[in-house]
Amino acid sequence: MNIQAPFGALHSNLPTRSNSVSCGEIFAIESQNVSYSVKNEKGNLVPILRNCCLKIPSGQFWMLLGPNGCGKSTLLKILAGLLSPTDGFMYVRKPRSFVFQNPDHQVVMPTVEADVAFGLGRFNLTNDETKLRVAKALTAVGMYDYLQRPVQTLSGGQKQRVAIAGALVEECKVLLLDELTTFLDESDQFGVIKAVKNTLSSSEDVTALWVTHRLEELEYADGAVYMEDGRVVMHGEASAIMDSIESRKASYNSTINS
Ligand SMILES: Nc1ncnc2c1ncn2[C@@H]1O[C@H](COP(=O)(O)OP(=O)(O)OP(=O)(O)O)[C@@H](O)[C@H]1O
Repeated sequence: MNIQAPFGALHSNLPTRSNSVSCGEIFAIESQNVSYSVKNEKGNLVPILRNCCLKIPSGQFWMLLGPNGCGKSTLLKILAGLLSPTDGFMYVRKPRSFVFQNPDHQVVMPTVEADVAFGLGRFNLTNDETKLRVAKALTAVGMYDYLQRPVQTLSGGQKQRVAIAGALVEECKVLLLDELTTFLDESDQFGVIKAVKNTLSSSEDVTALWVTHRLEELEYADGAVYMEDGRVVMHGEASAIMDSIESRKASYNSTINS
């Protein structure tokens, strides 16, 4: 069983600041003792993340899960560069893209084609190059047939797939995906997961980290990170993490919404 918990052993294997960029050729995402605190109304520091360590191999699909409020989204935002850690070190291969839980925060243009092409404005591409990149990204998420569709006619899951295409079109190497399936029905839920899997198998060396509190999604992942109370308590092969969570399921089920 390939599972690492607690993290004493992992700490000693992590690269130092000076060599982690070269290790980043193998591990697309690493964090070493990342902590994050916020000030409460009395001005006291309240810890949200405590010494979080993880390593995610390049080209794999990993999930980050744990009970509500354990710090998953905060850790993902730190890896995305949207928040700065209070302490610790991290490396994330670039370019990286963050896809939000609510696609309406990300899908902004009137048609699918215009929306996916939106981020390409700054790349100085020809029309043909733009069309080619948009077609490739939409094909990867299974949405090419929707090229001319007005975005307001799409389902939640279809909008999520368009949002993922919007990230892919910029040829990102790391996709950070925050609870994309929370508001989706079952068929949209698995449609979006399959779109991410297909993206990874059809793109060269793209790594995805997917935040979820839905245990059943783990069967689609290569690996998983499990958090509790601001700490990474296990990480390793998805099947091993699944077995370990199953064995503590009673306490897990009592703390998550699903
Ligand atoms: N800016 C902030 N100020 C105060 N508390 C915060 C702040 N950001 C996050 N928190 C708290 O930190 C904890 C972790 O939040 P986070 O959203 O990362 O958890 P999560 O595991 O993603 O939860 P969920 O599964 O419910 O989305 C929560 O208790 C949250 O209320």
